[in-house]
Amino acid sequence: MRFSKDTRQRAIEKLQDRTLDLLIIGGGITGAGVAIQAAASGLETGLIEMQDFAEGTSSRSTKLVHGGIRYLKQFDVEVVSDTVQERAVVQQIAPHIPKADPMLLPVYDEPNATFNMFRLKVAMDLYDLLAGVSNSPLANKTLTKEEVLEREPQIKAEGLVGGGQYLDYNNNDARLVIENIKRANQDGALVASRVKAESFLFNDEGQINGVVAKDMLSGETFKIKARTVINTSGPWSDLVRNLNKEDDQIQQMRPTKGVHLVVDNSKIKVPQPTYFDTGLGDGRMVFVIPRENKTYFGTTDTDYTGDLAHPTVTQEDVDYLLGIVNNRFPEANISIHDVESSWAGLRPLISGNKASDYNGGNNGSISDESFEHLISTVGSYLNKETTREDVEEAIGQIETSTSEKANDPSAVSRGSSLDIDDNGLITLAGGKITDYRKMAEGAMKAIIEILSTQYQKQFTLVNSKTYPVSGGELNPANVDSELETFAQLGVKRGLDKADASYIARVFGSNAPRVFNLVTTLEAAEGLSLRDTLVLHYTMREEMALTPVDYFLRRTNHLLFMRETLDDLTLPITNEMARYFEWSEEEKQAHLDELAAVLAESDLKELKENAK
Ligand SMILES: Cc1cc2nc3c(=O)[nH]c(=O)nc-3n(C[C@H](O)[C@H](O)[C@H](O)COP(=O)(O)OP(=O)(O)OC[C@H]3O[C@@H](n4cnc5c(N)ncnc54)[C@H](O)[C@@H]3O)c2cc1C
Ligand SMILES: O=P(O)(O)OC[C@H](O)CO
Repeated sequence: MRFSKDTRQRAIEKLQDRTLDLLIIGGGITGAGVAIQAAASGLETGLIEMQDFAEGTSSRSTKLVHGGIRYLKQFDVEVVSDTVQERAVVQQIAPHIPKADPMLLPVYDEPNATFNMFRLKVAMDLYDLLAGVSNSPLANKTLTKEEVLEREPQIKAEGLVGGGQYLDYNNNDARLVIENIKRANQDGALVASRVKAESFLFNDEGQINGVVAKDMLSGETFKIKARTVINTSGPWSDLVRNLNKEDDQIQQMRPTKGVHLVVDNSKIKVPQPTYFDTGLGDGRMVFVIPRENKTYFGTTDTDYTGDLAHPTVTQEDVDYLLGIVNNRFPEANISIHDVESSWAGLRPLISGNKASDYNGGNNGSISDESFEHLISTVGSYLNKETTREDVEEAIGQIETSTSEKANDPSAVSRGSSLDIDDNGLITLAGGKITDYRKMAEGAMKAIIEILSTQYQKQFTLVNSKTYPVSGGELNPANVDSELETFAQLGVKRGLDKADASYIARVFGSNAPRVFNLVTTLEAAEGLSLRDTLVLHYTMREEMALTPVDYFLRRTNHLLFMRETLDDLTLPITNEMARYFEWSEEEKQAHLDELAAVLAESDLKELKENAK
């Protein structure tokens, strides 16, 4: 199914000549999850994304589909219940993406440890119970100190008391986004990247009925009319809600930055994803995860007030993570110069624990100033000097102070929120990638209700638990052998086995479409046949428009195969320039953008300062 620069242009034209049932602002996992359900349910749907799909948080995660076992410590049972049950659902609808990859959690006897062995066993049993895997081969188990060291001989033995293993899944976050979006496009959604919602349109009753959008490539602005509009802009959610607001600005979001670093697995080798306390008594835990022949680890969790589109890795982030990992793997001695790639992302947290799916861990004490303010306000009210609203506002401040002061970033809810503003704008924010489908389902029920009551348009919501994403037309119980069959098809088309298997693993049931390109394409100059076919598939059917789109989001090349990348930057850019008919200036601009992204991922500036 074509999903390219041309379809983008046609989508922009069509978005202007009709009134949609639903316009989605934001093409990360949240927007993608709404788009697939809306289009599959028959709504006339549009989605606009101001950058590339998944260029926000949804390509910058820890790349897990997981329940978040550490949230149990904050009694965030509802979030864990949602996410741990959704793991299996996501694996069912996107079988070629999340892979079961049991997590090893070493336990150390140290102050403020998240878990001791007893608490870990309780947490893992609850985790499995919520996921329904208690009586299966995937059920959790505890390990002795010796068993942990046998698996991970490099890990620090001092203070280690044992560990646990429980089911979680690895993930390709950006691919999960694009496969949802491709399926929505296949089902008729009008989708365009690099289109930004700049302001809202309103009807006579002051209700939002569309947006003024800007094509970020041409600079042109145009109107999109829609009966309902949903804001799925993640960390940008407040900015979008406030687009036309002069005052009473909404401040719901509390973005926190999380950083990951990647080293070659010759530096640290773990047999499976590993998750442990930082050892700093700061309530944080850090993942160390094998991917390709690399090991990546993270994350930090710090309040962020910078440019939402451009969170960067700082020396402080590097020092924090290297200190933790070098402490846990004493022989590793990793320095910044060992870091091959990195990424920084922003959690779209909901401040004040206002997330709807549970009341996040909040054990804060009331601040003195809030307490004094409340008492004096009540006193004035009793003397008829102030109103009830003043008292309610003082109480509201108490909740904020309790939740904000007490909750450091890692204690803030990872739950989601669904809000409908007075002007009719729907906002779906927060949550995790793992529960994107469930989040979208909740929003879609509200949207279908609005279309029914306000527009007398009836829709039946698709069963998204069984509706596969693009590339997901596979038997979830038999994925490996089905992918093997696809790989054989690639070999018949002239690819070597390794390349054919790579294409099958990445593109799932779309692999035959990639292989079929061999009938019209041969290896481009400086590229293998595999890279040529993959590149053309991403340009023709995944709306890859730039080399960064290709290297960072359609493939993970930049992050996990960095050492082979430098030889490919020019051939890939040349082939894109030929296909898109770029001028020399356009080509140079794309090369410059790629060089800047690489320098940032390589931590070039920090390394130079560290010499
Ligand atoms: C460090 C880190 C690790 C994480 N690890 C995991 C994990 O392993 N597993 C997990 O389940 N979750 C994880 N999460 C959480 C998860 O990544 C996020 O909850 C999720 O990606 C948020 O997706 P989103 O679509 O809401 O936001 P985003 O992915 O940020 O998408 C919002 C999109 O809206 C676009 N946009 C903004 N304004 C406009 C506008 N005006 N017009 C058009 N488009 C606009 C942006 O460009 C952006 O692409 C992690 C988060 C972080 C930061
Ligand atoms: O939000 P945290 O602190 O659990 O960090 C995100 C994890 O790295 C993966 O979900």
